[in-house]
Amino acid sequence: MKVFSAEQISKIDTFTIEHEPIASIDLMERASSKIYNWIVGKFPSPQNCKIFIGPGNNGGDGLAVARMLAEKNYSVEVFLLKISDKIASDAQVNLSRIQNKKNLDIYELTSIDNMPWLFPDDIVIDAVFGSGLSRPLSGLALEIVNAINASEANVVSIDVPSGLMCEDNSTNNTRGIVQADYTLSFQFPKLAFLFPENAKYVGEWEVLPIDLHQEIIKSELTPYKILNREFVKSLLMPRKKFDHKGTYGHGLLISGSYGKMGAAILASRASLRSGIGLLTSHIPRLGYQIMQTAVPETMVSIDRSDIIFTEFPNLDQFKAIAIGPGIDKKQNSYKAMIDLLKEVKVPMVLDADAINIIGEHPELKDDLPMGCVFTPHMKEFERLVGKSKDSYTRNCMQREFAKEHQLTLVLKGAYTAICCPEGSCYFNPTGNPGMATAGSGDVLTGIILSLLSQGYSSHVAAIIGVYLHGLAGDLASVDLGIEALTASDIIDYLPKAWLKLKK
Ligand SMILES: NC(=O)C1=CN([C@@H]2O[C@H](COP(=O)(O)OP(=O)(O)OC[C@H]3O[C@@H](n4cnc5c(N)ncnc54)[C@H](O)[C@@H]3O)[C@@H](O)[C@H]2O)[C@@H](O)CC1
Ligand SMILES: Nc1ncnc2c1ncn2[C@@H]1O[C@H](COP(=O)(O)OP(=O)(O)O)[C@@H](O)[C@H]1O
Ligand SMILES: [K+]
Repeated sequence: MKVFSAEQISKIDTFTIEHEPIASIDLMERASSKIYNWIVGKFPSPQNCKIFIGPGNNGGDGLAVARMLAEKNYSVEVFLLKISDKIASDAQVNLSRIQNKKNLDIYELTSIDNMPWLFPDDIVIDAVFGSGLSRPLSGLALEIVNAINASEANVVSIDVPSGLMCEDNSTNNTRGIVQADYTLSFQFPKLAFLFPENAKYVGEWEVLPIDLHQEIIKSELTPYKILNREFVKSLLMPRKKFDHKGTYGHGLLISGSYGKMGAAILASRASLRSGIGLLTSHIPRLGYQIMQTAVPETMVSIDRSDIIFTEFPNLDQFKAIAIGPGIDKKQNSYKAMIDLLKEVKVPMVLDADAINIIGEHPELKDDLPMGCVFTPHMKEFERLVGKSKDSYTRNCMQREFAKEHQLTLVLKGAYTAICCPEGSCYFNPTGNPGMATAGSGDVLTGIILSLLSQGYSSHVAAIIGVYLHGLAGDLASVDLGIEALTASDIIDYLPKAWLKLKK
């Protein structure tokens, strides 16, 4: 699913109005009926609805929803915010349509002193501002938003929580944004919904399709997309009857150190559960027996060091390499990394301490082989790329870094973002907070190594790997819940995740 900017959404709306064609007031009616249907589905017995209306088309939607709810015997109070002399023309039409309606009262809000009391079982519908917001809230709008946020009512925001910019909130006034319980976004999610600091404004969000014109949705370009199963499935390469293990590549996994052999085991097992032909796990000497016992399917390459990574085997035979899980970042490991980066000529995954080593020695960024995939979590990202004060800025830095160094940069978390060398950015919808547990990142490294070894290109391996990893976590959480979920469970559910992905 594409994610468009507010400006593009307005362009898509205009195109739809001209080319469907449909009158803008009828498009507003179509959109509003989607909101209405959602509300009566969620709150089926008629309740008190307090609807706050701004001067633009978002307010127009709120007025149309008010009419529909009143006709369904909900008790509706409409509050018109007097913050502008102008009111959008379709909003004006909808205002005239609710005059003298049964179950519906209209009030003008000229000062916070007229603010109604909001009760916990009220449904507050926030139709103050939508995608047309052009500056942070101030004055009466700000005061009303603060009063809504101070209440315990159920808050439903139409399209966008009022006060939230659709993309960049780096200079917004964070105290002037509605904290919705539910946000009902027309046709597309907004980029801002995918960033962690906005979760408290957006609440649970849903996309309501309003049949905007497919022609422009297809042709309009955007760097931002949200992954879905159909798209990820379309990237899969079929397996053929006479394929053999050589077909699916030989990968090298450099991982583990004294006290962190678990990382090596998890990444190895995940790799083998993701279709790799052959796997060699390079580990410090003391891990030999552990690895041979825990993962009989892998071949083992032993470092001269008992406890850390200091060397690597001949690289000629490997189709892809992963380095990082549990390796630590001692001086000798750093030296071995320098040599490795010089010698590698195949795609490579860099995770955990491999990223931290590069973060501490930025000159290594200039020595990276083609086709690297970096998989940092937030802290590792900061060490590699730098700090940022908000997620939008961080996402811009991530896209820029991927382009500048021609690599795939995966920033892990809820809605993991995958930035590709040519500038695109994919957000992953699978995964759950149960995966916030030790070792789940090691599992992802193993999966991506496996896909690279099978011949998937770097960004495709990252996309499939991230989606599959989250899907396995989701399937595991259905059976096991989220608290008890471990990284090993994610591996155990990879078979079911593969089946579900390919269904
Ligand atoms: N265009 C379409 O096809 C559809 C759009 N719809 C609605 O239209 C909305 C966008 O409508 P608009 O573009 O009219 O935008 P808004 O309704 O978000 O409001 C924009 C108005 O508020 C003013 N404004 C912006 N920021 C302000 C601030 N901080 N303080 C005071 N005034 C401010 C603007 O000058 C403008 O008059 C969407 O969010 C959606 O709810 C729906 O009707 C569905 C269909
Ligand atoms: N709340 C969440 N929602 C979705 N995925 C999550 C969530 N928390 C963690 N994850 C996923 O779990 C993995 C955690 O990786 P990481 O932080 O590197 O763990 P570790 O270092 O313990 O292996 C990432 O793939 C991340 O996307
Ligand atoms: K709104």
